[in-house]
This record gives sequence, structure tokens and C-alpha cells, in this order.
Amino acid sequence: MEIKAKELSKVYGSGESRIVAVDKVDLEIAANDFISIMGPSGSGKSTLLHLLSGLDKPTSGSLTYDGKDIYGFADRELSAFRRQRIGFIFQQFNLLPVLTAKENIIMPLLLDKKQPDEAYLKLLTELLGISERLTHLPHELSGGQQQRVAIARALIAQPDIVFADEPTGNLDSKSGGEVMDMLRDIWHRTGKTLVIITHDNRIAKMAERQFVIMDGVLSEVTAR
Ligand SMILES: Nc1ncnc2c1ncn2[C@@H]1O[C@H](COP(=O)(O)OP(=O)(O)OP(=O)(O)O)[C@@H](O)[C@H]1O
Repeated sequence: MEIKAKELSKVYGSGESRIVAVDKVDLEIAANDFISIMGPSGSGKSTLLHLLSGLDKPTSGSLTYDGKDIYGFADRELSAFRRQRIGFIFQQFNLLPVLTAKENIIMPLLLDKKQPDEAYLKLLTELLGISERLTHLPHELSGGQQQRVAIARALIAQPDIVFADEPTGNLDSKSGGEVMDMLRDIWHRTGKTLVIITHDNRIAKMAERQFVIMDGVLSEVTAR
């Protein structure tokens, strides 16, 4: 899937309190890209991620997925598109506390009344080292294990692209490193597009294409 953002901007407030959180971002993401976006706190990382993934609408500019303007979709169509084509990984894991690891993983499919492909579920959970933990509740798992469950959930519907918002932000450096190694391994094996935002330079450097964002202005730092 090819994603094209043209002059994408998000402005909050007006007058003295006007903030340009994302400033005319042009970005082309090819299928199979592994992209990192690094920037300090308040630079616009989360806002850009929300715009790129259709979670939020821009003030101006356009965004297409394989030529389709996703902001032109009706709300329900956009939600279904996001569930089926886009995976999300959050800093806070966002697992449902009353569901087991397996139930959390397959939740996106159940919302679309689909059954999981058991072979794919097995492959994913083995790759992520959580196959022995599937009947556990989130609070019975370590932070790193919870994030690995969240990664399986992001991938279960076989999306084209995965967005990760500070995926290691809540982990110590050892489990953060493991989570990043697994994400990179899965990216290699599946060829999905992966976009990670981070303020950690070591994580940013693991990506194939590296970007920085400052005051909402995005620039690529890798030579292509
Ligand atoms: N809903 C909102 N209303 C007003 N201003 C906002 C809103 N959301 C974000 N902002 C402002 O937009 C700018 C970019 O915020 P954003 O959350 O995208 O930064 P970030 O790089 O993700 O920061 P962090 O690393 O701290 O999460 C900041 O100045 C922030 O205060």
C-alpha cells in the first residue's frame, strides 16, 4: 500500500494561542518501508501519527492510501478501514484488563465478526514468545510481554501498515530492546509497512528511513 501526504497541516487554537502542530508535511510511504520519526516532546509526533493513520483530520492538506482519500470516507467506513488495514501499537499497551492475552489479540477480528486464522495466530505468538501466556490476564504479564501481546493484536488482521507510538516508552531498556528486535524481525518476515515514532535516537536508527520533526516540520535524514 502506498501512502501519500501532501501539505498535511494541523492547527490548534486561534489568535495568540494558535499552534501549528503539523506544518505542511509532504511524505510518501512505500509498501515495505520501515520509517522512524524522531522529535522532542511537543514537536508534533503524535499529531502527525494520528493524521497519517486517519485517527484525526487535518486542518488542510491531503492524505491518500493507494490513491484513495481516506478523509473522504464516512466515519463508519473509515473505522472499518482502520481496523482491517492499519495496526496500532501504543506506549501504554492499551490491553483490555478483563480479557486474556488471546482474547485481546483476536479482539479486532471479533469486531468484524471474523474468526482468527489459528495457524497465523500460532506463528505470531511463537515469533513474539508469548504462546505460553495466552490464557493470562494483562496484569499477570510483564510490561514487555504486554507489549508483545499488543503487537500480536496489531498484526492479527494482517494489516498493510503498522503505526507504533513510542512502543518502548513504558519499558526498561532490556525489554524495550527485545520489543524493537521483534518488531524489526516481523517487519523483515512479513514485509508490512512500519512507522514508529520515538524520542530515542537508538530506536530511530533501527529504521530504514529516518525522519525528524521539529515544530511540526518533517525532514528526512536518511539519504535514499
Ligand atoms: N488537542 C490539542 N489542542 C491544542 N493543542 C494541542 C492538542 N494536541 C496537541 N497540541 C499541541 O500540538 C503540539 C504537538 O503535540 P504532539 O502531542 O503532537 O507532540 P509530540 O511530539 O507527540 O509530544 P510528546 O513526545 O510529548 O508526546 C504541542 O505544542 C501540543 O501542545
